[in-house]
Amino acid sequence: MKYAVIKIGGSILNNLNKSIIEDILTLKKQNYVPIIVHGGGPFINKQLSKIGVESKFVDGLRVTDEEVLLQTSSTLIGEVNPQVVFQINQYEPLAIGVNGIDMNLFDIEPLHPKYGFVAECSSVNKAALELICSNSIPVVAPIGIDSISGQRYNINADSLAYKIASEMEGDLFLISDIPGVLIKDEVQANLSIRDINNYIETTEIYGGMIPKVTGAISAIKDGCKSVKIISGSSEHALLKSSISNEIGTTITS
Ligand SMILES: Nc1ncnc2c1ncn2[C@@H]1O[C@H](COP(=O)(O)OP(=O)(O)O)[C@@H](O)[C@H]1O
Ligand SMILES: CC(=O)N[C@@H](CCC(=O)OP(=O)(O)O)C(=O)O
Repeated sequence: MKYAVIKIGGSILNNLNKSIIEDILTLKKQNYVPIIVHGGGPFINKQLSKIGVESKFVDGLRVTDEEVLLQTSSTLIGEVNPQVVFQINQYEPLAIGVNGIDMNLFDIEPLHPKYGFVAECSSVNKAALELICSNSIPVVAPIGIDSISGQRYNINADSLAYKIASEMEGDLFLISDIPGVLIKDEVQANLSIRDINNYIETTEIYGGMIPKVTGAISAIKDGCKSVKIISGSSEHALLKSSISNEIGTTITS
């Protein structure tokens, strides 16, 4: 049995091909243990603009003051998470929505105060996650809590997925709105650490792709078995990429 951590980016949530949901359930039947992590950046941006708050990012992370935290937390836990759970449960009622607060699922480490209430996952409560996975599919929202102060924190969903995949020694699938990492309009089937550093320097990898590829490097160093970046709009991209390197981009050491 092997864990498959599947991160669904906010960029693709509204256009997610239904076959990806079927793939999650097929993987579960094929000896994979799926763990879903979702993002929701565009949903949070929309909610903030509705109340007249500008979205600010530093190093790809949302600057999160008290008001932004409240909106982020309620959008991710109250709106996006049930939407993902619902989509899976329409096929088979196995999905359960959770976040870092549930069963103390993961610990956090706050980042620099310049980001506000933004943290990284510092460790995963493996026993709790294994228990949930034994009879359901966890759908994890990227909100954590400081177990001593009770303060909530906003976490980048890619970084949370990396940490969970590393600690569970699983395969990581990042589902986004692009067919893979594109260089001069061509999907790169394989990328090494050296390639990544080179393409970031030449700015052929930029913006939201930077934390994905740099996170992949640390995840592989920390125990994650493989990282694949695939499209959420292609038919059965998840299942296909689990058996072949011909779909999307595979990041290797
Ligand atoms: N070389 C690249 N190949 C593909 N996408 C890239 C590349 N460099 C930057 N990007 C950007 O990264 C985006 C995906 O990151 P992001 O918007 O954070 O997605 P998600 O919400 O799925 O996590 C793409 O839509 C694209 O604009
Ligand atoms: C700290 C931080 O930036 N948190 C992210 C959490 C959601 C996320 O990561 O969503 P995507 O995967 O769709 O980008 C945010 O507030 O947008």
